[in-house]
Amino acid sequence: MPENKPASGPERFSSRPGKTIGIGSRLCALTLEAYQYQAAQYALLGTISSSKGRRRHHTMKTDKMLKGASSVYRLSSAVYEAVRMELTITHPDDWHLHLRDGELLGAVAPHSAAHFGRAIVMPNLRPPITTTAAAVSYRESILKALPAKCSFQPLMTLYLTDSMQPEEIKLARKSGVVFAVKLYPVGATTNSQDGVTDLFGKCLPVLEEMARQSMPLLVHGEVTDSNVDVFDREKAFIETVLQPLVQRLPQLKVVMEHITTADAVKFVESYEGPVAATVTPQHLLLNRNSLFQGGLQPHNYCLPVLKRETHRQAIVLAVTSGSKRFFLGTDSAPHERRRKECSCGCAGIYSAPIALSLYAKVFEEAGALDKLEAFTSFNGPDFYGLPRNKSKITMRKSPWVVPESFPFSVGEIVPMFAGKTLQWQTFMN
Ligand SMILES: NC(=O)N[C@@H](CC(=O)O)C(=O)O
Repeated sequence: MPENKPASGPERFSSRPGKTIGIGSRLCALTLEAYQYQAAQYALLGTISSSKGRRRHHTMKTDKMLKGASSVYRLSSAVYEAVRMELTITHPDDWHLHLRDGELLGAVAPHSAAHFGRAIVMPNLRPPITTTAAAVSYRESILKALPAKCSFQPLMTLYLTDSMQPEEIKLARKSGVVFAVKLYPVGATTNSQDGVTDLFGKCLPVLEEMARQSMPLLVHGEVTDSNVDVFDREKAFIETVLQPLVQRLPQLKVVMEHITTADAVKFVESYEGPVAATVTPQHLLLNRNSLFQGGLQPHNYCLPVLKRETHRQAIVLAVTSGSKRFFLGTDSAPHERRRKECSCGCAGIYSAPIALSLYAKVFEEAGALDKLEAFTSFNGPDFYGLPRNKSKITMRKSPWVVPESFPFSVGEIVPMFAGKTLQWQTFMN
């Protein structure tokens, strides 16, 4: 490590345009042009060495470090901003993804594969994936839909039904390709007509086997009783299904998928057993006003439906707090445009190509970019008991415009934030 004295002006530094430096495995890598690079490098190294004696530099938070460096060495705001322009993080995974099948699969799989190392693939096809044999065959179709030399790994799931048998869980575990079972209450969402009607009765032996096999239950957490207001269905589900479930089977690993409320945050944070939650970009960035802004907005419609602002804020606070119980799950759910823009449009937001950019935006706005990597790349595999990815990606702050749509052979898919400008872009290392 060089002497940590900064030079007084840019003219003292040699020019190393575009150089990327990585400091510690968890810290940002920085790309800067010419003197900005060197100025920032000296400033950062200075800050690191000042804490070296206390052996704290590995855990220093990048943003704090930059602020410290900025004040000690009087970095100009331009340099400070430039330093913040690029981060290198462990390759993220998507712990909640809808890849569909047929033509749609071919259109969307490359988008997820371009950004994520692995993904938990939801089983709500028609017919649903209810057996290990079907999951194995679906996995093969997914692999065929990927670009050549792509290392993306689909992690398969089974669709829980009242008639599933515990033997299926043993087969699933043995297969090495099925990683979880998804609970859709019947009628809760897209293709949930074959879902569960009797969780504590007919499904109980399967749940007990899952607890024994350490196979996570992924939960679409909404009651389907039409007497319950659509905005209260998650809260009602926690009270009437989730709490009794975790009391009855405290060993069962449960992931509350795509949480939307402060109630879900509280449940996940306060329960001591193996409970976690995935969080989508839309529930971090949008509230229910987005459904009606300037007219009905079908491309902001998903289930569970967007909630009021106070809930969004509670979720942002939870994920940016550094809690290990929350991790990335896009719930990217493509539907062909005509199935969204019609008199009875489908629920589902397509976010795969922009999700990482959106998560970075959320963490940046919360001043918590140093917590982004755990959310995108550590908490998920740790909860599932899988190794973290070894490869890295780089996220660079450089404005880009989200395409208006992604055409494919039988139509087009409109992504979330179509036509909008986003700040962060992802690059594979
Ligand atoms: N999120 C959605 O609104 N839709 C998902 C199903 C789901 O996860 O609810 C879909 O498959 O379209």
